[in-house]
Amino acid sequence: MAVYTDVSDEALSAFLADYDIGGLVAFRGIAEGVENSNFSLRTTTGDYILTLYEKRVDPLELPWFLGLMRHLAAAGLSCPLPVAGSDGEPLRELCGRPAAITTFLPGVWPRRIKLDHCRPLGAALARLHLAGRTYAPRRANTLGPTSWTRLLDLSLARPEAVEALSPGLGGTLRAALDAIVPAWPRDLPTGHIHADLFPDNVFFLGAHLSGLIDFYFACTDILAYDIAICLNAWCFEPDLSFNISRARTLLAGYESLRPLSAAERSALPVLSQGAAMRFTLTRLYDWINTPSGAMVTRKDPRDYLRRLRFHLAAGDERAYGL
Ligand SMILES: Nc1ncnc2c1ncn2[C@@H]1O[C@H](COP(=O)(O)OP(=O)(O)O)[C@@H](O)[C@H]1O
Ligand SMILES: N[C@@H](CCOP(=O)(O)O)C(=O)O
Repeated sequence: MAVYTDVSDEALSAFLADYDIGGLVAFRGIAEGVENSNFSLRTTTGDYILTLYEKRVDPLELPWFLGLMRHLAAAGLSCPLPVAGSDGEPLRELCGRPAAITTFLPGVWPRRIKLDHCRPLGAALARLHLAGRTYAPRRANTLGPTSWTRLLDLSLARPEAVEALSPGLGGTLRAALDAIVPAWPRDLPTGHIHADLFPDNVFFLGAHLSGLIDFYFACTDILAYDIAICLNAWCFEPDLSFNISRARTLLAGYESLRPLSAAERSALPVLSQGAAMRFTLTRLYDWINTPSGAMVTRKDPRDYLRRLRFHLAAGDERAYGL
């Protein structure tokens, strides 16, 4: 569950007075999510999401994220649109946290991934990359390859906790990092990427993809790295075997709008290794450092370690159905 900050009715009513979105009708915390506190909000003018920014988000970067969402929504991508207060400012403060209201997107995220989800997913990712081209401000990826060694070191400051989770895990990750980081591609096309397009951030209404949410890891990085993140998040079965049909379909959806270069295709194994590494490391850090009793469900780093092993063994792009 991710509600880190309690918001009283009084505080919320005072907060809403700075908006022109009507009076409060209903308000409740949303159990899902990891990073921020989210609340669903109904006013006399409609449904909204209230987010209080908590963990990894640097408040100074919030205008970049909110600006990107506004830009993408204006370009026709279905994503939350930040709602400005009466002074024109979407970023405000509530209960001592930076806070923003965005529009509510209809739909549900797929609890069971089907092949039918993968083509619209790939197409939506390409649409995001294309629409992002005209958003000029850039944001470096703070969770990119240059951060991984430090992230691993932070977890290994408690070697017994890492070892208890999975014997030999520290050494395995260190060896994989030593292989992945020097091989990281340098000349692939870059742009704004979502960087966390997991199933819980993609909404569907039936087979129709109704929207993308949670842009708070978005950054300017290798476009194909975003595909690699999706290959990790969408193309493994619950038993962690790789579903190549999903990968092929996802890639076909993407390439229907933005064909990949030969260099991007051949970089898919290392980019997928890096994506698996990134999520193993953040999950490992959270696993070790989330206090027991915290109102958040920790995610198991070992799921991404298994994915990492698959990608390390992938010879070339044919492993992904290309
Ligand atoms: N714009 C939105 N429209 C509808 N539901 C949303 C929206 N934004 C967030 N949610 C709901 O809140 C949940 C958590 O949001 P998310 O952005 O993933 O949180 P976090 O950043 O904490 O991981 C989502 O799974 C969804 O149920
Ligand atoms: N997708 C990440 C965790 C980030 O959580 P989100 O709710 O913001 O997507 C993971 O699965 O490790």
